[in-house]
Amino acid sequence: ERLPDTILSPPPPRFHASSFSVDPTYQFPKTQQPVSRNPSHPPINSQILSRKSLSVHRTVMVLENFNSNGNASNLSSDNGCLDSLSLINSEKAVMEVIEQPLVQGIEDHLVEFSEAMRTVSKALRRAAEGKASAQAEASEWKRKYELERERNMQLENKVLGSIDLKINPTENKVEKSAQNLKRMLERDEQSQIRSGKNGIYSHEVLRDNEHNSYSNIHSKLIRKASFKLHWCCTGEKNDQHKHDIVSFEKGNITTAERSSKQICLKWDTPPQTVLILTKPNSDSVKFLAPQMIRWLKEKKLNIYVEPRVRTDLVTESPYFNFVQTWNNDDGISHLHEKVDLVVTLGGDGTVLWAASMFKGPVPPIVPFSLGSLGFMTPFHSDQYRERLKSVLQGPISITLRHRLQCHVIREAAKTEYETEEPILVLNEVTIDRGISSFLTNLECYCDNSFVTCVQGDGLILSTTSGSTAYNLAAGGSMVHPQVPGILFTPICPHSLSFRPLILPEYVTLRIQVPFNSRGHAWASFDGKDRKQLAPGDALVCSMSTWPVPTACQEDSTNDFLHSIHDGLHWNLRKTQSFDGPRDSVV
Ligand SMILES: NC(=O)c1ccc[n+]([C@@H]2O[C@H](COP(=O)([O-])OP(=O)(O)OC[C@H]3O[C@@H](n4cnc5c(N)ncnc54)[C@H](O)[C@@H]3O)[C@@H](O)[C@H]2O)c1
Ligand SMILES: Nc1ncnc2c1ncn2[C@@H]1O[C@H](COP(=O)(O)OP(=O)(O)OP(=O)(O)O)[C@@H](O)[C@H]1O
Repeated sequence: ERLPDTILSPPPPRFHASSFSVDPTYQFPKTQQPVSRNPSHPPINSQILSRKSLSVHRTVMVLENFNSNGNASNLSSDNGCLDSLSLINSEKAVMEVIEQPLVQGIEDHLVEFSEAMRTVSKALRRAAEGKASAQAEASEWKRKYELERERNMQLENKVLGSIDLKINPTENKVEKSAQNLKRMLERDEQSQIRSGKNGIYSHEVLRDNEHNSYSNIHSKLIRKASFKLHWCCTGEKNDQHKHDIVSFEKGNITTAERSSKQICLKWDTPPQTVLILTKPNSDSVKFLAPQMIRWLKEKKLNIYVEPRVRTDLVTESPYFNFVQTWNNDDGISHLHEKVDLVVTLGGDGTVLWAASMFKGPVPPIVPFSLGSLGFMTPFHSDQYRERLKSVLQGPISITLRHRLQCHVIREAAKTEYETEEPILVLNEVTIDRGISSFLTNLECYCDNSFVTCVQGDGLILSTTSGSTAYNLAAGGSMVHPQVPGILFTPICPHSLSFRPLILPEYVTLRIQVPFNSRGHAWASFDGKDRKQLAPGDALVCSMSTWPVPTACQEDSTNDFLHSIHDGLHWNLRKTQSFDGPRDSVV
């Protein structure tokens, strides 16, 4: 809106702040009425400035006339009455002008310049504040890393302690270590009772859960089958690879050393208890499960199934009353103490389901294929009798599938490990944009080093077992499941050069949603349990000490190669015919 010329080029001011008074009844002539404010046009800076200068100039004119004529009547307007509000505003504006000597009577662009300077100084101040807060944040994360490392070291020391116990040569030392272990277990048990949690701890002699109504009949002392794992070293002359890597005497499987060598399981005492886990709503599974249970019962084995499956079985026939189950989560958390072997009937999803039931040590899993793909399910269900017989007899080749341990760390949490339980994944943890339409922005750190910023649909942190799952679809490499490592694979990165990485198994990764992220991110674990990550939240991920041992049909390598050939038709191409041009023989 254009201002009248008189206002745009006012005469220079000729007054002193102390030498005027104003008539509150004065009103501007119509031609000098304030520019009307249109509510549909919100004021912008220049409008504000114009209005401010208009008010100043108007005051200047009023005062000038007032000074030269000595009264206000000469100034009186066409309409003859004064607008007191305008005058009060004008007076305010004059005071502002006086308080800001820099803009007094100066052109509009100087006013704008001073505004710009103010903006610059504000931006500088904000940058300095941002730097200080980033430094504070970095030191906070360092503290969190140290916590995580300390925790991992404590776990490892515990494992090494129990292995020491096995290999200690002198009897005295064995006795001493046994006492230490006993004390450790008692301490563990007491602390679990105190904290009201049912954690994972090992027992040599196990008792059936007395609170379980179905197992009350069987509540007698039973010894869990003991076995040893060895390196398979066909053709090796020297014994350096032959040492036991883990003993089952203490009840748990833990990896003291991780290796890509083939591992072999040999039973010391025959397995007695089998847990059968089945894919829901599958007719083929419903048909096979009762047959398998009857066969295992004939072999005098105890059988556990999920509560839903037991109900179905007993409804079908009261014969299945001997089948045991559990009533609550507490029952699930004690399963590893009773079960010698887990049989899965389904696809890869059922193996993932079985692994997710064990938050600590996992008994060996025998996966039967009743799905469509079956990367981790090498056993054919139609040969279940022969396969189970050879597994129950042993020895069998197994693949120790490493898992990732994931912690969600909330920005708001003070002591993060107390707030959210760690989640173990066999395939992968995915951090993606979920339902948000914004580009995911994720800051990635490996131990203390910044790795990169993922801008795209998300990121997959995968195990080598999971390398043939979502990781493969996102362009990551396929890796033999016995290779220890963490795969770092972006999902649809908006960059031309973001190649996937494979990191060593000992690193701790932290994926952080930055404070300036436009949207939230979502973490999902083996394709389940989605958790929202707000700006400031992070996911910390490292290799777990509790692997998932799965029985092989042949051995790790052959099973893996069969899977990629049969399941994915990897590198299938018609063979080039001999009929055509060829290198000439010299
Ligand atoms: N774009 C994708 O390829 C994609 C998307 C989402 C999830 N997934 C995968 O699905 C998994 C969950 O499996 P589910 O069966 O519960 O869900 P689901 O029933 O949706 O099956 C997903 C498919 O992935 C296959 N699969 C699972 N684990 C595998 C592995 N280790 N190697 C090769 N193939 C594997 C399954 O056989 C199945 O065909 C997730 O862990 C994730 O890896 C893949
Ligand atoms: N015992 C179970 N209880 C509840 N859900 C289960 C159980 N077993 C499997 N599931 C779920 O059922 C879904 C399908 O299972 P699974 O992948 O084994 O079968 P599938 O899809 O027929 O096999 P494939 O993936 O090889 O085609 C998965 O999401 C899995 O998590």
